Amino acid sequence: MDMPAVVIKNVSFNYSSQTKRPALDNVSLQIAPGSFVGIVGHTGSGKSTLVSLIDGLGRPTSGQIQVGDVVVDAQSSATDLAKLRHHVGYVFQFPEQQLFAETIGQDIAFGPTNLGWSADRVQAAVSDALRMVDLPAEFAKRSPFALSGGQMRRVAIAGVLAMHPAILILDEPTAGLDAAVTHRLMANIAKLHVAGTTILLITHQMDQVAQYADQVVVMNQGRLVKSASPREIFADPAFLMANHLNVPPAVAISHRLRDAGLAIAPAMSIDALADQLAAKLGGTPGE
Ligand SMILES: Nc1ncnc2c1ncn2[C@@H]1O[C@H](COP(=O)(O)OP(=O)(O)OP(=O)(O)O)[C@@H](O)[C@H]1O
Repeated sequence: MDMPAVVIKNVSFNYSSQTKRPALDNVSLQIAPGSFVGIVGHTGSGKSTLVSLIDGLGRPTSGQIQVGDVVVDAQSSATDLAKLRHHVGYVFQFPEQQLFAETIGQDIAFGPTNLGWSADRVQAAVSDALRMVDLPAEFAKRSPFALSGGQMRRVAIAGVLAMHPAILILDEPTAGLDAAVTHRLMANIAKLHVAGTTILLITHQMDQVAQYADQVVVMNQGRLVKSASPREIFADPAFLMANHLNVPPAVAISHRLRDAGLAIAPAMSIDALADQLAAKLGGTPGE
């Protein structure tokens, strides 16, 4: 199957209870299959609303959303909305709060079972998903409620991965996790990206954008103010300030190192980085 592109055309959205400005105001955006998109912006700028429409959780008030060959607009039926979800997996903020089953295996199996997959296929999907989030296979038989917060988060993410979405939406997946767990989780997300999954990552962590995204979507007050490469977004301090984006200088530099083909691990020492740089340039550090 061809991997689906996402095309958003002139989408506006009002929550029914909303009296002020719309949550989304004439947003247009294209996302190529296999992209890693960082979605950033101040609180309340419309990030979650945008991705929830891509997942078919509501209809745009006006405009249209296309994912692969599925198109939805204000008139679409519930069946059309559900079709979007065949392509999309959505990891909500704090997804561990939605774990419910007696065992981890049952929890992860819930989505694939609902898709009507055979028992064997579900079983294989559960094992694969546990592996993708670095959890041992024997965890399938355990209760999700005896785990650490970081492990529960990974079980919840595995429940979405088990459905093999072509497009994976993650809303602040590392919020509240410590540095080591954050690093491992982001590395696993990067692996999925390399394997061809389109990633839409909502984050306030600019270092994650710098390290992983190839397209950055900046939202402000319901409007999409820019969609461009990290290099282009980070190059304009006035733009960053106007859009409440806090990009420390080290982060702004780190994406340039990535562009230069240098692998940067969060706990890397300056010496190790200097060695990499020297090797790349063909010299010895300090010479
Ligand atoms: N269920 C709702 N009912 C009414 N208004 C809502 C609802 N959910 C969000 N809004 C409003 O829509 C706008 C966009 O909210 P949204 O949650 O999409 O922003 P966000 O960028 O994801 O914010 P955050 O970073 O805080 O998660 C805000 O003004 C918000 O108050």
